[in-house]
Amino acid sequence: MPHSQAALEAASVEPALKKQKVPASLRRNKVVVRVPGSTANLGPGFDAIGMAVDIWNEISVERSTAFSITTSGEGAERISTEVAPDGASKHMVMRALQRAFEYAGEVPMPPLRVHCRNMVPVCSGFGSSSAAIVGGLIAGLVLSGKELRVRGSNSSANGIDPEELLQLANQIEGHPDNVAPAIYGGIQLSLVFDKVLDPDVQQEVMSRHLPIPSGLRLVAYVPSEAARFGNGSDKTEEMRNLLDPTIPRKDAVFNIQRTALLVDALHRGDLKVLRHATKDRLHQPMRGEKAYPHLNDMMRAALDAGAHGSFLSGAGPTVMCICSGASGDIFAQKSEERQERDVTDAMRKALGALDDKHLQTWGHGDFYIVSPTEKGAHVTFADPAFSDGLATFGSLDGRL
Ligand SMILES: N[C@@H](CCO)C(=O)O
Repeated sequence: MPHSQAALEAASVEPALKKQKVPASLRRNKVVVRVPGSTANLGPGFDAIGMAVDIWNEISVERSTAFSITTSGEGAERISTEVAPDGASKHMVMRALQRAFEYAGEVPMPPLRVHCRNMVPVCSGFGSSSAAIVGGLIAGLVLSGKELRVRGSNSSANGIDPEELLQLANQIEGHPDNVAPAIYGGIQLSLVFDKVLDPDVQQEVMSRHLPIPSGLRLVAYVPSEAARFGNGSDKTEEMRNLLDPTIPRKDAVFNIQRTALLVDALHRGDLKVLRHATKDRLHQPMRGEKAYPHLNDMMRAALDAGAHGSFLSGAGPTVMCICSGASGDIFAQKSEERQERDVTDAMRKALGALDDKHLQTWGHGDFYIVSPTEKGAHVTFADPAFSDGLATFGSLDGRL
């Protein structure tokens, strides 16, 4: 029986969505789920490549007598927690819960008390809406009695495979590059099938794991005013509307070449080519010009200061830089820390040189140093507990 993501991939499972009513006797009362943030595109891999980062949201959901949502941590003061008596809400966790209960056949959705402890910066290009969607889906599926399949087994009628979860999440989010790493952890290369161009394929989206080069660390500049958007999806939509509907062939070729180089560099751990492999012509130039006046100067400053690569994180406004890539040599550590500091200082200097208009729009912001994570979404508590093999999608590929 396959027990790793690689084995699942080799078995080429093609999970069409198989909505199935779960017996009421299997329902649970409470669940707690953790989901990582993520950074998408990595430059040229627009809507295709994303990497999970070691920053986590925790979503706790229990059956109650009335609907309520509370939030603490990132964005708590800005995220609307309005919820109608029937559970209708703009809150991404609630929307995902609604979809999960509907999928599991528990309709209408029962009253729920939801609490979100957020560490992932909101509306910043750190995958906060994907984390909410994946967390809400897992919580709803588990509460309604679904068993999360960790071994790719479809033997139980109530089991749900991570690939199936990926289809559900992608239907809500609309692009898979953040939801895939949020589910699986690691760097994920995702693709969406087209009903017309791929008529023989049942699944809507698939994902493949790419290796994270050893010791890789990220320096991120997160503008402070990002959270003024209502939620991450609104912001992403606005930033997608800035993109040209058609692109010149030479720009498409530019991105094909760099995306292929990026995949190869990740497999080889070849950090030297990342400065080329993180360049993009499909979205960064438009977004930089129309919305993010800080982008080009900060990316350039980071590369000049020794970053291996730099790119706009997802739809922005965060600027992400790839640093270090430790050799595992303890003596190397000092220079790696130095590199992170040099990159941060250079970006801060570039920020300081920007005009007031930028600062009025995006504020000063914070610098984060963050590691990627191979761990994906997982359940930390369920009541009653799972009846078989503990359900953590993050352990799917055996890297925990
Ligand atoms: N790939 C998306 C962001 C990920 O949600 C974009 O750049 O618009």
